[in-house]
Amino acid sequence: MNIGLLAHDTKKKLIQNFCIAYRGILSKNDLFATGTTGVLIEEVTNLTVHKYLAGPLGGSQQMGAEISSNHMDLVIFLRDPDALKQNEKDLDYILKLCDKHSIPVATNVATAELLIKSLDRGDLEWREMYK
Ligand SMILES: O=C(CO)COP(=O)(O)O
Repeated sequence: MNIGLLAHDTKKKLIQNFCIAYRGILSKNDLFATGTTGVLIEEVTNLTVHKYLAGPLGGSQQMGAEISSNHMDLVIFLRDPDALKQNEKDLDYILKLCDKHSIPVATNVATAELLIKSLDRGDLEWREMYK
């Protein structure tokens, strides 16, 4: 399965810790991340991450394009509800695209844990039928 990963700056440490904790599951899947998030994940895990550009430089749009193409099976976007970023519209668009294409998406770590365990159980195998 293809997993999209991104996080607001204040949640970058959290996504690193999440990836450390779930390294075993994540390593069985293909990982895609916006630039900075991807570099930070690789720094603390031995996971290989396909990295787009940094979010504000177009990486969030690249991620959005992959969601639109039905390439992502699950998206984990750890958001800071108080963060105001220059590319906020692109990031909101990612959530909109996930809803449009019925892609499972987690915006906080509690839901991310549920989804990743669910993925590991095979609950998302229905996604294979839509490719
Ligand atoms: O823009 C983002 C969140 O603010 C995501 O992109 P980066 O992972 O490159 O920071």
